[in-house]
Amino acid sequence: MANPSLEVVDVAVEFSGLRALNGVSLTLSPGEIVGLIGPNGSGKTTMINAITGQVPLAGGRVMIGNKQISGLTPREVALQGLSRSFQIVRLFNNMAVLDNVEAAALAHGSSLRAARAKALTLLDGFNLSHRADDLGGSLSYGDKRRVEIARALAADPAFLLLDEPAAGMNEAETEALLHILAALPRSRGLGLLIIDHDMSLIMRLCDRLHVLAFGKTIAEGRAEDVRKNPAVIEAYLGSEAIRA
Ligand SMILES: Nc1ncnc2c1ncn2[C@@H]1O[C@H](COP(=O)(O)OP(=O)(O)OP(=O)(O)O)[C@@H](O)[C@H]1O
Repeated sequence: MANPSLEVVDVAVEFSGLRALNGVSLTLSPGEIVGLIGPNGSGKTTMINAITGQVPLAGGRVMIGNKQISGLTPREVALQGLSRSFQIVRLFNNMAVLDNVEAAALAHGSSLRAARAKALTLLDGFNLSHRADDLGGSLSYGDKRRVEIARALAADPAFLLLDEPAAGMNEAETEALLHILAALPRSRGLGLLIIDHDMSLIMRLCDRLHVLAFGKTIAEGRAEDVRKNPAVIEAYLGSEAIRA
């Protein structure tokens, strides 16, 4: 049987009366990359927070196949196979890079030996083996971001949700990240949902796009079609951003 999809169904989130998300539905299947885009404040991060249980839902539900995950704690959601990264990098600065990744694997039930092996493989995949013994805090911003993704992958997730992974990266770092991310769905069979303001990265990486504005879906579909959608162009005020 095929692995189940992540289904976000008619989700609403409110902050003191403000509807940050209003009836948004989205499907993420194993093996695909979906870009979640939209202007500042349109609800993208709230969407990831809603999926991972960081904010409560005011309506709707989140499912993996037939299993409801909305209402679970973030830890319980993670155990159902969802990993995420944050807009602001979360690393243990006083811990070695290898230990940072190993700790994430241990937290998800790997044995000591398996966690070490997994961490070494992940660092290799991110071209970070040479930094394994350095402290997390000593890394460049781009490297910290890559370690954060390696930590998220240490849980062997079925779905990976990345919040602006390329933010603050230079062009070469973004290019390297693009190649690593593009390979993940096939090599690991996972579904990848990615938020980023770098439209060149998004357009080259994603199979499908989901566009939010003011907490609502304004377009979804193939990247090529979405970028020509008048509502999307208007939401971005015809800026260069969507044409990149
Ligand atoms: N914890 C919170 N408390 C109150 N309001 C919030 C909270 N989190 C988000 N919001 C509001 O919800 C709306 C959506 O915010 P969100 O961060 O999801 O947007 P975004 O599309 O990710 O924006 P950006 O691209 O700038 O990161 C905004 O109006 C924001 O101010």
